[in-house]
Amino acid sequence: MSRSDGFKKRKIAVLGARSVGKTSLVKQFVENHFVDAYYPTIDNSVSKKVRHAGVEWDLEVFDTAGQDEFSIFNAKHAIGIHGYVLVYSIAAQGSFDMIQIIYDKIVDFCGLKDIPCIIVGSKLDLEERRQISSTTARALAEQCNSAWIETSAKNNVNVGKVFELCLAEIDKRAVPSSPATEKPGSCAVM
Ligand SMILES: Nc1nc2c(ncn2[C@@H]2O[C@H](COP(=O)(O)OP(=O)(O)OP(=O)(O)O)[C@@H](O)[C@H]2O)c(=O)[nH]1
Repeated sequence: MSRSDGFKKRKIAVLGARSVGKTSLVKQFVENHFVDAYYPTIDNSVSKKVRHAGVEWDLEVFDTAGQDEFSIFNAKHAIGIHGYVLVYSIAAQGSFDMIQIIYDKIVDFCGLKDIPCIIVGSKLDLEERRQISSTTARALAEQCNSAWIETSAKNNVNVGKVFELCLAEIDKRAVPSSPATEKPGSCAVM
C-alpha cells in the first residue's frame, strides 16, 4: 500500500443495475453536484481525500457500468478493491433483485463468505414511487452482513455517509497490524 503522498489508500467499487444512480452518487460525493441527464457509464475511477477514524485516506472510487444478471463479474471488479457499494433504486424492484445477484457474484469470485459492503437505496427523493420498503432492504443487508442506507444524490442526502460506512465495514474486517505491514480488507484480491 503506497503512502508516498502521506495518504493511505482505499479502493471502493460501486456496483448495481443500470440507471440506479451510481454515477450521480459518485459525482455528488466527489464533485458536489447533480446532473439530471443520463449517460450510461463505461467504467470510471475518481479519487477523493477523506478523513475517517482519525486518518487521512486517499479514496479511489471505481464507478462501474450498470450490471444485469448476465454481466460478467471479472478481475477488474475485485483486484485491489477493499470494499463494495451496492446500489439499487428504492423505486425499481428489479434493481433491488440485482443486489443479491451481484453480492453472490462477488462472494463467488473472491472465494470469501464475508465481504466489506454497504447496500444503498438510491433516489430517496422519489418516496411517492417507492417499491422497496426499508424493512425489506434492511433484512437483505442483515443476511449479507453488510451496512445499509438510503440516499438521494439529487438532494445530497446521506451521500458522504455511504462512503464513511463502507470504510467502517472495511475497518471491521481489516487485520490489525503495524503501519509498515498494514493489510487491506479481507476481500481485496491483490
Ligand atoms: N430523482 C432522482 N434521480 C436520480 C438520482 N440519482 C440519479 N438520478 C437519475 O437517474 C438517472 C441515472 O443516473 P446515473 O447516475 O447515470 O445512473 P448509473 O447507475 O450510473 O447508470 P449506468 O451508467 O447505466 O449504470 C439520471 O437521469 C439521474 O439524473 C436521485 O437521487 N434522485
